[in-house]
Amino acid sequence: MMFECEEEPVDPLDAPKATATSTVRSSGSGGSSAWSSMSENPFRFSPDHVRRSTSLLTTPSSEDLQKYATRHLDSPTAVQRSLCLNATSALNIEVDNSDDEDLSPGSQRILCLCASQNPKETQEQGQRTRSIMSVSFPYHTHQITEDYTVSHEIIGIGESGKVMACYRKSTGEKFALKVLRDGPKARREVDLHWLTNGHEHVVTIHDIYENTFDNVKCLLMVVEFLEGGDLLSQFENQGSRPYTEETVGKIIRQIGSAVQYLHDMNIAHRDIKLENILCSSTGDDCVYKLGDYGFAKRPERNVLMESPCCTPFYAPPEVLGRERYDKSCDMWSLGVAMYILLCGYPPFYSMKGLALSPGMRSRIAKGYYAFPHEEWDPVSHDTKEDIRCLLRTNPSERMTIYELMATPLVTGRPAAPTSAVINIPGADNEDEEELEMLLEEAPDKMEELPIPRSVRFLRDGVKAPRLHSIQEEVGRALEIMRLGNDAIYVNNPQTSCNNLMARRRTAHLSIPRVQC
Ligand SMILES: Nc1ncnc2c1ncn2[C@@H]1O[C@H](COP(=O)(O)OP(=O)(O)OP(=O)(O)O)[C@@H](O)[C@H]1O
Repeated sequence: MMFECEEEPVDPLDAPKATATSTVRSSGSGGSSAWSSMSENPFRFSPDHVRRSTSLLTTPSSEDLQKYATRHLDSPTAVQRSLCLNATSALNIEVDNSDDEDLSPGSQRILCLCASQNPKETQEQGQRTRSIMSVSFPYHTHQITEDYTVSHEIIGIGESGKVMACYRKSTGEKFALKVLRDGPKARREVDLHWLTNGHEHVVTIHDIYENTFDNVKCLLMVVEFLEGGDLLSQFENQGSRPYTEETVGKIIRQIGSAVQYLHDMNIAHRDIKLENILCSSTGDDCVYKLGDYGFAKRPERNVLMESPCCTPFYAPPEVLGRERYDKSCDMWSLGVAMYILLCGYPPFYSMKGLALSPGMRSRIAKGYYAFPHEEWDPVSHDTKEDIRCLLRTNPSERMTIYELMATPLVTGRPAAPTSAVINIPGADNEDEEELEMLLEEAPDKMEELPIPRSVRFLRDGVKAPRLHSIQEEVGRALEIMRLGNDAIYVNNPQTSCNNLMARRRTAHLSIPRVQC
């Protein structure tokens, strides 16, 4: 069965269009502030309130939505529901999403969708019928302030800027607003996120606006607001105390189901980390959702992804090693997230507290980490084995999402705790500095070298609040690692100042000393 359509971007959800340069003035009431002028840069705010109240989004009937989805095939959720799932009970979707793609609003609606007639085939994991679909979110082109009051309140800060609170005017409901500079990368983030929109453990996108501020084209992404914030903050707020296996199982069950959904669509998230797992609340009833598709990618068919991304704490060896990699990098990151939640510190770290040191890189490459007694003795053998399988350095040997979802941890079947531990030879060696230098100079010798005091270092050094401040370093390191997406900045070795350079200068006097 194949459908093809090419339609003009008509959106029944759209309110009547406003002029792109309309100015919004202060209302002087209420608690939140908003953009004062629609031609302003969204990264800047006026203390004024939005007064203007124009036509708001009308809630379409489910019939309208169904018709819309059938006609425009813009919403994969609706598409799946209305076109495919009823007919075949399964559908595999791929987004044609190369960076060079012409993603201008008028050119987004070409779609080719193939659905299997054979439900059995679709039940086999990883054996799904190939389907191809180019999908784009139905962007609104009118001003966001017609529909939402944008607040000063900052919900979170990420790599791509601030995430702010906004309120739907018709209902007063709170949402999170993420502002992205328009471009292929932002379009890809929105489109891939939109493809998985509707999954219960994916942060829901409600609206996207294409607005221009100070001649800068932006995409404004209105997503559901999750009151519990991100999982890293939640974990740190309770003192980075290890979670029980039951809690970690619940988190992985929920986030794993989202990852499985992505992987079924041949999408890799590529930035799974605790900051990108959002929590509906801080209580026991918390629902966990996957957000931030800033690095998500769908590789060309049968082509593995090559652009290094991920946060160093969570980065698998093939990413650091610039080898080709695929969705299995998400599995590594899940393994790292599980490890942190179960003990309170990451499996790979720089002994100097850097984002990514050569020593850390070596340990990642070798898969060299430990399960120290104090935190890991209460953890079951099965769960430690799961982590070992997730942190396998060879991506082809790494546990898949389907295997992870079938583990006792995720399914909830109890397993007995054991005290199995990876033995670290020389763990009492105090001369950490010397060993770190040796590792940096001769990473291939790492297996022969003891990892000293690592357990104590982690207990003393990387726990909250340092975990968060190290993440800032990590953010800077990411700039270098994201070769596939943005410009690369290389520091001038003659003028660059950091501890490693300083040491290297001491070791190799040919490099001139610089006062750091
Ligand atoms: N929907 C939301 N509800 C509540 N908090 C949110 C929401 N979206 C984002 N945040 C908060 O904002 C932070 C940054 O958001 P997000 O990860 O989307 O931004 P980013 O710029 O893509 O960041 P990065 O690439 O560094 O992960 C999150 O870690 C979280 O604390």
